[in-house]
Amino acid sequence: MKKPVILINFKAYDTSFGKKGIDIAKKIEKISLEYSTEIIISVPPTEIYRISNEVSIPVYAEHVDANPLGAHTGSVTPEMVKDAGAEGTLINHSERRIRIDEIAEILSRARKLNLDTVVCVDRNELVKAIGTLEPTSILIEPPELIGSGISVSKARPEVITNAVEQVKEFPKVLLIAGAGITNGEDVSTALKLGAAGIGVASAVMKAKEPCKVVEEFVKSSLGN
Ligand SMILES: O=C[C@H](O)COP(=O)(O)O
Repeated sequence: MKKPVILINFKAYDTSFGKKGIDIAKKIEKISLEYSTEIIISVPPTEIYRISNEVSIPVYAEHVDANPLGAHTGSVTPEMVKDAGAEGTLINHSERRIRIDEIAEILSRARKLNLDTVVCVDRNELVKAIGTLEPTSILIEPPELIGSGISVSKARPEVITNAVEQVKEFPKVLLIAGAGITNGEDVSTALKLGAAGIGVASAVMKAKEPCKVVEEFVKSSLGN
């Protein structure tokens, strides 16, 4: 995972899977190559194999289950997403909360598999508890701003600065900020506040021209 982190979470929009999912992934890859910058996409479990075979940018899972391998119908485990082509995974997204013991279990298995990990937290009080588990990164997102079009950078800058301060205790862990990121200014403000990057979904997945949005984010992340 390279700084500045741009993580585009596909979620489960009608553009997130099938032909539309591949189209967006390819557009994002093109921008990544054009600007020589890493852009990570997290995609639905059904799309990991297909999209990771179609693009060269890092593909992450949006969620994994902590169950061991065995009789657990419907489970998607860290081992499965790694085998399907994922380079990392989101864990504990606000839309897919899990218990702290499950987070610890997944992190331990992801480490063995060499899978990057992005543990999501919804408030500053959780940053240290997750930091001690040493994920690759922590993504802080005030839930009320998710999908709102009002960015964490503008509406709750103190959430970012506080998390950045706390994460200093864990020098290997990157702090990413997300929720409501809509334009280049939201990205550059998050970086100025000390975040290592941003996480975004709706501004890209619901855009008429996702390319324009992603390009604006990339330019701002590179200080252009
Ligand atoms: O994972 C991404 C976040 O939940 C942000 O979503 P959003 O950009 O739609 O607010």
